[in-house]
Amino acid sequence: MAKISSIQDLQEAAKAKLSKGVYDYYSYGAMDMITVADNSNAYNRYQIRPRVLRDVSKIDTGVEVFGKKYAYPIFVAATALQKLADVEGEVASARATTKNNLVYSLSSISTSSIEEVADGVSTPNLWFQLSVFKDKHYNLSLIRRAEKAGYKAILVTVDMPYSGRRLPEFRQPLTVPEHLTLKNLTSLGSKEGSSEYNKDSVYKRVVDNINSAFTWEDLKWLKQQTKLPMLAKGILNPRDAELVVLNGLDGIIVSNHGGRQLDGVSSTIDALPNIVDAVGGKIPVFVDGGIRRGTDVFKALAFGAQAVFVGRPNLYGLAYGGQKGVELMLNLLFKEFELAMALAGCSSLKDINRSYIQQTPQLTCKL
Ligand SMILES: Cc1cc2nc3c(=O)[nH]c(=O)nc-3n(C[C@H](O)[C@H](O)[C@H](O)COP(=O)(O)O)c2cc1C
Ligand SMILES: CCCCC(=O)C(=O)O
Repeated sequence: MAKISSIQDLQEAAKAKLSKGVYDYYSYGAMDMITVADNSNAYNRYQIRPRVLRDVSKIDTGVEVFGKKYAYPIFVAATALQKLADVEGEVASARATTKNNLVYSLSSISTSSIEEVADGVSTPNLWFQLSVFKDKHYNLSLIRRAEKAGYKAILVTVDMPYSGRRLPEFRQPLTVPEHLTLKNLTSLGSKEGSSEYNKDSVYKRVVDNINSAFTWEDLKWLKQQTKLPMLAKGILNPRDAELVVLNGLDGIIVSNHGGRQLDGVSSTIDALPNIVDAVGGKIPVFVDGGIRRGTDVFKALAFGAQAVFVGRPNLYGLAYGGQKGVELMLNLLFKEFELAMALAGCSSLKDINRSYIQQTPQLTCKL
């Protein structure tokens, strides 16, 4: 294959390496995958309006989040089961990400434990993604483990009261190979005195234990149990964004779970501006879903995102080349984003605002 020059190339290279079952698990979304496609396509409905003749000889991509400075506003989203892509799995992804001074989010449903990932990195820029299970003591124990291991924030996933219908999994339930375990969840749902479970049903056990009765009241309670910043991941409606603020949380991730939950919801870049307006600067707003190019990052920031998260690109980089593959993925995005900033006439993130973008106009003039 020719030199990997884009996230698209990386996806193709990963597809060639992974088994069909794993590739489908990573790349698929719910039902007809209208939202998966729209997450990316929607970026093309916005155009950048560059400014010229500005000094762009130096580009500062640094961003501050919860009082800490990061190198780029490009973070890594929580994705499950990373050892299906690489023997080192989450540890390799976390090393690549934190080495570049970015945030790595660890999934609850990971094949490396909270502690292994923390021990495996030298800069602990780690956030922990909490899937909310029925047993609230179990949820609290996961938070306590993350606190103890030095994680810096908790992301509570709020868009998954049930798993969305992904057709490959619906036809053939995902099986996790014998040698892999869900390291954080070994005793989830097990009867007292027994931590044994059937390997074939690892994933089903997660799905069966998700708390579909979780409400705003419960989220408020959870927030009060930790001093770490807590963010709600999976907000699409501005009314919910207001409730996140009202309930005292510290941040929002505008997300549709990469189009894997409800198909036919709004793309995240389309949802972002109204949410930013509803929040009115009280807490930071982040976005994920379909971000594959530096210009996508630029557009998300122009709409008011503090930083973006990428999910599948991490998995594709990991499948292609382990830690080095994730570094390659990040470097592609860094360079594309820097160039987008420079060519748009912005030398630091504070220059980027809505005046730099417009909706692609419907042509009304005579040609
Ligand atoms: C294979 C896969 C597994 C995922 N696992 C989780 C998870 O365990 N918890 C979670 O909150 N989100 C999970 N997500 C959603 C991501 O955090 C993120 O919202 C999404 O991938 C962003 O879209 P993108 O992949 O287009 O960048 C997963 C996504 C994928 C593709
Ligand atoms: C039960 C699903 C857990 C992982 C996940 O969030 C995803 O695959 O999207």
